[in-house]
Amino acid sequence: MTGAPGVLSETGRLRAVLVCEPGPAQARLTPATCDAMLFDDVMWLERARSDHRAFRAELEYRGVEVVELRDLLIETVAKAPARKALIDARITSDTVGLGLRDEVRAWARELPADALADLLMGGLSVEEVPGPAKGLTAAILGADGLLVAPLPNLMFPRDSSAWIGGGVLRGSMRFPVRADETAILRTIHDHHPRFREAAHPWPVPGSAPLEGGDLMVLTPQTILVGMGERTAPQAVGQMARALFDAGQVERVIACTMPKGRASMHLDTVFTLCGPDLATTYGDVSGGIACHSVRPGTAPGTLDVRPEPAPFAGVVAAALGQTRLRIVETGGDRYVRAREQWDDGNNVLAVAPNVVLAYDRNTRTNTALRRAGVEVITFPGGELGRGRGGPRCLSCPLTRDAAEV
Ligand SMILES: NC(=[NH2+])NCCC[C@H](N)C(=O)O
Repeated sequence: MTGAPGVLSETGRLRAVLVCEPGPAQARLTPATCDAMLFDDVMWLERARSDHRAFRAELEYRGVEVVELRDLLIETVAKAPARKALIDARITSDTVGLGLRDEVRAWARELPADALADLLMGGLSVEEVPGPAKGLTAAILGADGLLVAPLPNLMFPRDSSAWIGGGVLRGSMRFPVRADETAILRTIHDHHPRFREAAHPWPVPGSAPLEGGDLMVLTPQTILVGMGERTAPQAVGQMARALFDAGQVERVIACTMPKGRASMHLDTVFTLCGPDLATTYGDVSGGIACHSVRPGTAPGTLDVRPEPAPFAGVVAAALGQTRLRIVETGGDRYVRAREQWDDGNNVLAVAPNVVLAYDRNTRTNTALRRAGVEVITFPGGELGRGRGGPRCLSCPLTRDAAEV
């Protein structure tokens, strides 16, 4: 096992990463429910699972320790206090109904750890509840009605938690369908032996939205955060205060983005591949404006200043580079729009200038290769149906500082 978790950059050597293979949660997606679950289509689950294993194999081949979320959850719910916390959080009067709550909780407490993990991630339908008398909620929802909602976006663990240095930030999810992902991650951090001693949470007190796909650790001292559809400036201010108070970082670069699904997180239009190289979707990243947030002179205050330079220049300087080499989404404007939508600019660096990418983004991958990046591809046809690429499929736990 790799040592204590800690993330010091975006492109230094990746040592350990959290992933989440599609499973029971995605099996519940139907054409009627996928939109509400933030998926653009249903999934061919068997293929998605084997494609995810290809992703995992490439990571392992590169020497990265791959940690599966379901395994962590099984080991976590093996401990009684964690089991109770998660059962009480997900099986409530609001989910299964007042009539069933105590009975389902008692039943869940006795489940084997793997079955409980599948329930917590994959949800619970009326017919899965044992016993005949199920109360009003069950009668109205019908046999296949869902009492506990599945969490299909757990397969994008980038968003629900993010490591900054040796501490972890819990996502405050913009949409309620993703809120319970954070409860699961929080319980794992608090109870699993891998994290219990090592992980300290960065305390961001409020509930303003903040998602990991918007966060990038540029250097141990500077982080970059996008504010578009998902992350709000109110959350960024609170996060900056928490990180400054802890002496963790000196500067937060907060950048504005359009609020749209195609650019839901900063990492959908911009990812770093190496110390001075990024891939971007210029149609959006060209309009990004930055503010720098630093500790103010009076205690507890923030010093906020607009950055006059364009986005790429601000990021380059923060990285200690004279300029950032940019690889734009490849192809003509039609291809570019499609490859950006299919997460062509959402790659995962496993080492400086070595990235994992979806195979389908052929033009962008070729452009990256021409710029000297080693691009390792795996199939994205099924995995991408929830609008997330390799960076979203992963939450780095341990990553070295970048070489400048
Ligand atoms: N870091 C990312 N870009 N994550 C993508 C998350 C996709 C997910 N279906 C959502 O809409 O929330």
